[in-house]
This record gives sequence, C-alpha cells and structure tokens, in this order.
Amino acid sequence: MPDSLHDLKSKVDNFKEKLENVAHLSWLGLSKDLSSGMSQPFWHKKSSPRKMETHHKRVYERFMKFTKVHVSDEVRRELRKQSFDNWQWDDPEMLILLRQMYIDLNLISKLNIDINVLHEWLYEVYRNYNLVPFHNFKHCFMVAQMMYGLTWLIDLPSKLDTLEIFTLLTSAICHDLDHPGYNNAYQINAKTELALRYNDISPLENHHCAVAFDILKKEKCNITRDFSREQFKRFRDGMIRCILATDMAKHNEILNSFKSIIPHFDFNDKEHKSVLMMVLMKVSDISNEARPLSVAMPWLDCLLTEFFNQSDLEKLEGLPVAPFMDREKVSKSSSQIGFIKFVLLPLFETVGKLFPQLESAIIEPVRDALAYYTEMQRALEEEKAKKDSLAESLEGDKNGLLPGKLNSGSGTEDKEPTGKTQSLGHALALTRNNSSNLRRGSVTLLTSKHSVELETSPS
Ligand SMILES: Nc1nc2c(ncn2[C@@H]2O[C@@H]3COP(=O)(O)O[C@H]3[C@H]2O)c(=O)[nH]1
Ligand SMILES: [Zn+2]
Repeated sequence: MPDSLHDLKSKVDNFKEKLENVAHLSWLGLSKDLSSGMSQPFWHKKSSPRKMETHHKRVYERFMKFTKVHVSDEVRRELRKQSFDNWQWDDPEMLILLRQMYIDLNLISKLNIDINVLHEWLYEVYRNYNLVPFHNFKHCFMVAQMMYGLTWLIDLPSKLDTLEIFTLLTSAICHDLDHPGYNNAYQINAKTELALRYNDISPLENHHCAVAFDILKKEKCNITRDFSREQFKRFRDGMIRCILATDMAKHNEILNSFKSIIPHFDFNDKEHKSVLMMVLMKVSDISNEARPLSVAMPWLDCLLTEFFNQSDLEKLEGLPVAPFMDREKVSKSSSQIGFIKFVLLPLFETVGKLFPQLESAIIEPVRDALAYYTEMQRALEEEKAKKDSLAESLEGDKNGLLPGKLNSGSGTEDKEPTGKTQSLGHALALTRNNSSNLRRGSVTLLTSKHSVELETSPS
C-alpha cells in the first residue's frame, strides 16, 4: 500500500476509534441525539449478505466493548419507566440494556446463568431479527422494556417465581424472531412455506418460538444450560404459551379467559398465573401508544410502512387486502382510534382491575393518545370539508355560477396570512403553513405539547 494511502487509512481508523469512544459518553447522560445519523430510516439500508455480516460484526464488537462499561444508576432507573425513549439508543446499546435487565432482576445470579453465554445469546437473538420496518430488533427491545417496566411496577418478583420472571422477559425478547414483515393473513393467503409448515395455525408465532429454541440449541448461546429438566420443561411450556399468545387471532379468547378469573384471581393458582403471563405479553406487545408521543409516533410510522408494504404486495399478487393495511383507506388517526378504542383500552382496563398501578402508568397515556388522534381526525375531516367546498366553489365559478366571488383575489385562503392559526377548540389548533401545503393536503397540528406534520389522504 502506498505511504499516502496507508496514512489516510490510519487517520480514518483513528477517527472511527474516536467516534466510538464518544459513543461511550451516552452512558453518562440520557439525551443522546442520534437524529443526524437517521436521515434515512434503518430499513432503507439496502444490504448485501456480506454487508450485513460486516454490520453484525461491528455491532457485536461494540456490544462486547460496552459489556465492560458500567451502566449508570440514572440509566437503570430510566429503563424501568414506561416513558423510556428507544430512539436515543443504538443496537449495541440496546443489547447492553437487555443484559442489564437480566442482571437487575437477579436472573443471572438466581438461575446461575453464565454472563458470557448471555452475551452470545443476546447477539444471536439480535442477528435473527430482520431489517423490516416494524417487527425488528428495536420492537423486540421495546416489548422487553415494557415487560421489564411492568415487572417492577406491579411488583412481579413478589408474585411470580424467578423462572416465571425469566420466562416473561425471555419470551418478550424472542416473541417476533425472524419476522418477515408480512403477517399471518399474508402467509396463509400466499401459501408461504411457513403457512404450509404450520398448517395455517399461527404460522408466524410458531416460527418465532421455533427459532428461539433453535438458538438455545447452540451450546455457546444456551442460557438454560444449567436448568434442571423440570425447570427447562416449565420454561419451554411458558415460552410457547407466551409467544403463541401474541397472535392477535387469539385476542378475544385470551382476554375473555382472563376476565373470567379476575374476580377470584389467585397467585397460587398455576393456571391463573399462566393466563396472566399471556396477558402481560400481549400488553407489552401492543403498548406503543402508552409511550410519550415522541416515542410512539415514529413507531406508528414504522407500523404503517410495514402494513402498506404488505398491502401493496397483496394488490400486485391479487391477494385479499385488509382495509386497515390499505394506504388508500387508512390514516394515522383512523388507524389509532379504532385500535385504541376496540383493542388497547379494553385490554389495558381489564388488566388495570387487577393492578390499579397501571391506571396512571399506561391507561391514562393511552386515553390521552385517543383524545389526540380523535382531534387529529376531526381536523382532517374539517380540512377535507373545506377543500371540498373550495373545489365546489371553483367548479361553480368555472361554470359562471359564482361571478367574481373567488377570482377577486379575496378568497378565504388568500385572506389569511401564512401561518395564521385557526382555533379548533382548546386542545388543538390547525395551522396552514402556506397555500402550497394546503394544496398538497398537508396540515400541521399543534397541541399544547406537540406539533405533528400530517399528510391528508388524497381526495
Ligand atoms: N393500528 C395499530 N395496530 C397495532 C398497534 N400496535 C400493534 N398493532 C397491531 O397489533 C398486532 C400485534 O401483533 P403483530 O405484531 O402481529 O401486529 C400488530 C399490529 O397489527 C398500533 O399502535 N396501532
Ligand atoms: Zn411483537
């Protein structure tokens, strides 16, 4: 290698090393801003298998480096909160945080888990999540983090045994392994290999669970290595139940069986505990809207991106398309209003009967989210009505029905200076940035707390 090139390479290596060292600073505070590196969503990274391998290797190296770093008490406290912001942390850091959950729940010491085996297992789990918009490693992390937060909030260590706590956290981490980004309906309608293998019965969830046990079969990743036969059986039964419970086709069945035991719930009853574990999995899996808006909104974008990718493919392949996934029929607000009203709140409120602590921690935030999306929907409809009436007026004008009214340069749109806010009630105001935005159908919603750019659906 010529000297000048060698010199340049060593400078680049040096700079890379410095950058990685700066990354350590994030352990000192909680406000690391990675937004500059996020100009493109992570699933847009087009990667060849070789590039992926290199990327994984780098994640592994950074993760291993971080295992030597102490996680501050402040971060450990934050990790227990429902408001935890995953967007501030990158993948190696999230691996460290998952590791910390096992440590802080005393699972390592009580179940005699080799910490190096835990590292290998976590990395292998990470590698088995795909770069899809929603069902990726970050989602696995968030579900595990919610489960971890709930564990402390409702004091599970005093109600469940160590193996059950281990089963819950491990199920949360493994529950979407190798998700392809297309749901069960697609698998079944497209007659994919997974649907054939599992005879159309929860093909994805069966697959996630099978991959989880495949990973544990590797000796260097086997965190259950020291379990007795009885412990492993109990863990395996629990994992299978918890992961299969995340199939939304089972939603009503599980919720109803939980409702029926609430009046006489007994923490000494194995079956009661098992149903509770399934319900906690479900709560954690669909809990994004219990998070602050700044955390939840990007997740909704990810979810809708995955939905729309699927429905686009279904249209191309001539397969049935679910209306809630169809970009022609769904908006953020319509999607969330239905989901929160008919799925989230009935589930969360039922669990809240057994654990009143959930009221302020996750039920109230979900009610706030419902109010927010309801206002968003109202604003969209109002905007659409205005657009429709403007279009009608213009049409009438073209036909000579409204002489001079709109082309006099004093139409409603032109009268209002750019950025003027029109009141839409106390919680929310609708601002038009400028007339070109209006034409594109884009509005900005300003609430007392948040500001959100909206794309209205084409009319
Ligand atoms: N509309 C909507 N659906 C959600 C939300 N969170 C989870 N879901 C759905 O709930 C499902 C849970 O199981 P999946 O992960 O298969 O797919 C998930 C989504 O279809 C949300 O915030 N909004
Ligand atoms: Zn999930």
